[in-house]
Amino acid sequence: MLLRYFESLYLSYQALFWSCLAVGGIVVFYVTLLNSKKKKKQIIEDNKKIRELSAVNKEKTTGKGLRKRFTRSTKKTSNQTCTNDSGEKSACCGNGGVSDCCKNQLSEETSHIITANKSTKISVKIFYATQTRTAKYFAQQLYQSFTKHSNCECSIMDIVEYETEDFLSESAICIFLISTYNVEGPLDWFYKWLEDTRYDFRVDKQALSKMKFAIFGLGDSAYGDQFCIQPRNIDKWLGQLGAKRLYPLGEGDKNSDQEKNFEAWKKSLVDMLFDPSYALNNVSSNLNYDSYSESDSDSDNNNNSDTEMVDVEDIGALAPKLQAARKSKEKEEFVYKNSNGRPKRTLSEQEVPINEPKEMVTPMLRKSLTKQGYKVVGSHSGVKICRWTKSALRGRGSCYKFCFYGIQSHRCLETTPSLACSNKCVFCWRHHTNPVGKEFVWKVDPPEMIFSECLSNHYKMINEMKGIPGIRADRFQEAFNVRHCALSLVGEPILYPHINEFIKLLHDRHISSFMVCNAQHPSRLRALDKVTQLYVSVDASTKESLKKIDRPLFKDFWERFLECLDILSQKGQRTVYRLTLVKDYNTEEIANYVELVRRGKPDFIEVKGVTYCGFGGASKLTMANVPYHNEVISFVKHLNENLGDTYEIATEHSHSCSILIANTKFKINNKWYTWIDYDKFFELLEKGEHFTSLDYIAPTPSWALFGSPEAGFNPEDQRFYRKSKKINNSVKNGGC
Ligand SMILES: Cc1cc2nc3c(=O)[nH]c(=O)nc-3n(C[C@H](O)[C@H](O)[C@H](O)COP(=O)(O)O)c2cc1C
Ligand code: SF4
Repeated sequence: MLLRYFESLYLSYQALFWSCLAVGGIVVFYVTLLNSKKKKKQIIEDNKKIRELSAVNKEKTTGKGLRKRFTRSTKKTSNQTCTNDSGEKSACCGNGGVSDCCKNQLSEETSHIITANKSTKISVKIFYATQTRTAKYFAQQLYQSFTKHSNCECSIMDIVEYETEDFLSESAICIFLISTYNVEGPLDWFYKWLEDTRYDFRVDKQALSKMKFAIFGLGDSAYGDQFCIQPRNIDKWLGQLGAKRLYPLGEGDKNSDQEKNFEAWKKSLVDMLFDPSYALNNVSSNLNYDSYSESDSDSDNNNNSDTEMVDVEDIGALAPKLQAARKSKEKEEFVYKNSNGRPKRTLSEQEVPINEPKEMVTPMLRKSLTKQGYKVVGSHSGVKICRWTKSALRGRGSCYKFCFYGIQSHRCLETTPSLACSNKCVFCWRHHTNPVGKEFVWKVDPPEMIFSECLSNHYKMINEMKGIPGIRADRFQEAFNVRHCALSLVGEPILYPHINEFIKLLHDRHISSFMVCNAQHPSRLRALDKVTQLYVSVDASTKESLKKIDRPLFKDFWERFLECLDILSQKGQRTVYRLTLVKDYNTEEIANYVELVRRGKPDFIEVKGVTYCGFGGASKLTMANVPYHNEVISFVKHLNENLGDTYEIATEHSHSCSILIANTKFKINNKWYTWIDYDKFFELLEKGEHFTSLDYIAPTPSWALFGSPEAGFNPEDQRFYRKSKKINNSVKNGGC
């Protein structure tokens, strides 16, 4: 009985246990089912929201017509791929994110936005490639913007410090700030590696598929079709190697407001990463697509139809389309304006394009030039006090122009009416911060304004020197009566459209004009009126070395150069060749120099060792390229021997490593007349009759002659040696 009782108890417990287990199983099953449905619904809703957001923003950004082109039904087209659970890619199931295959794809696509919002860490690496440090400065600005967001892990590095191979496994967001150089530079290694990788058939075309990237290129539109060529190619090749373009290529033009371009790009990028709703709003208005070629963008591998929907994070792929759309929109508007001269619709005032030329000096450039001690005058001119002005005011010696031609340094105004130049000489002491341009395409300031502003700025700077110990009172007073103007400060003065009027303003006030030009503008040289002394820079004697040294903008630079020399020979005025010697660059090929001298027939040949001015930036020169004075002497002797009897070494200013070879017509009765009678020059000019360089000469003092014990140092002044510097070290501080 008792046994039966326990047996039935055991059976009922067992029944209870199994029924509980069954109920539990059913409950767990239903809960799981419900959850998965909820999850699926959530994903569909996420997807829907994003699509709605895209559609709204697209409407704002692209307008009705464009929206029509970009919006499609939620169904994906069959030529897209989906990723299944095991990570394999297959043709899309076409369920628009509802099926598992699309779900995987969708969560992968939207993960970026969702993580940003959920404050999960975003890893960003900023790479920069720079020579004159602008890209580095921009990289630092970007870094600061990123690190304001606590969910952003950001690092910044020079691209040369990164192993190129590591890009193959790079999964962080990579932002590249890349400056463009048509000469050797820090980008070369990466650029070559990327190009090789892109075109190596053995490399998987998705080799960089882990990477997400965005590029901002720095360049100068003065380089024409080479503008931002390297960033553009990098943008293209990264895309072609499977890297995902997170944001369209931005471009900053040194010739325009580069910093403003960058700020706009940076803001949009940061907003997009941390606030996706901003992305499409900003994309078309802030970016410079003008130069982006859609055909280049085969990287996108995106055969989406016109009706395709684009997700927010697919903005990179959208860029070429937006650009093409914008271009066609612009074209459309152009047609509106021009069809038979009768506009189809009236353009509002804001819509009419303003073709006013821009200002040459951008705010950033102004800042940089001001930092270097230039006073920027108006929108394209500059003035600076030369170190020899200060030295002369203190009675410590004048510049070589005093020794050679009698120019008083403390009464000399160093200025330029065009800060822009058409070269980028390796030795340019302007550190390549000045703008470049083949022609003067900027807003033009009137010559009267430039003249008066330059003069008043010059006097202001002189006045600031009154407290410097050792300033001589007599010279300080004289300094407020400028007698000479050296148009050689920076840039290419001959580019200024009113250069002749400017020179007239100088001459009217009996201020002599020393004009230096870079031999790249023959038509401007031909049209130039008489100046007191006209210089042409002869920086090399062969086409190859001229290209290497001057890095000219013009493709026909050699023909231009030769034409300028020919014009010089016909000018009928006092002329000078200026040779700047750079060791290992232009100190050979004497026979070619002789040929150039025969061609231009200059009155004088100034030979000067390159000045050490802390090269750097875009220059590869070092102190090893600065010749010693004895090396300059041996070059000059060698050149002089080959020039024959027409020329002789006349004067020397060893303090600035400069020597003057003169045509022997200036040696009268065995006495040199390299100095200028300035009063006579103005007298002849005012008479309006023809005169030559021999009509306003003055005798050269004995201390200036080549081989004299003073070696060109005015005995009235007192030589000052810096502590711990020997006399022959003065080469390091050579003047202008
Ligand atoms: C020697 C030299 C060559 C240059 N070549 C180009 C060029 O081919 N294309 C271009 O768009 N910009 C060119 N630039 C302009 C620079 O890319 C531009 O000034 C840029 O802002 C420099 O950036 P960084 O300061 O970071 O070096 C060149 C500049 C120099 C000094
Ligand atoms: S020509 Fe003169 S201003 Fe122009 S790059 Fe050369 S050194 Fe500089």
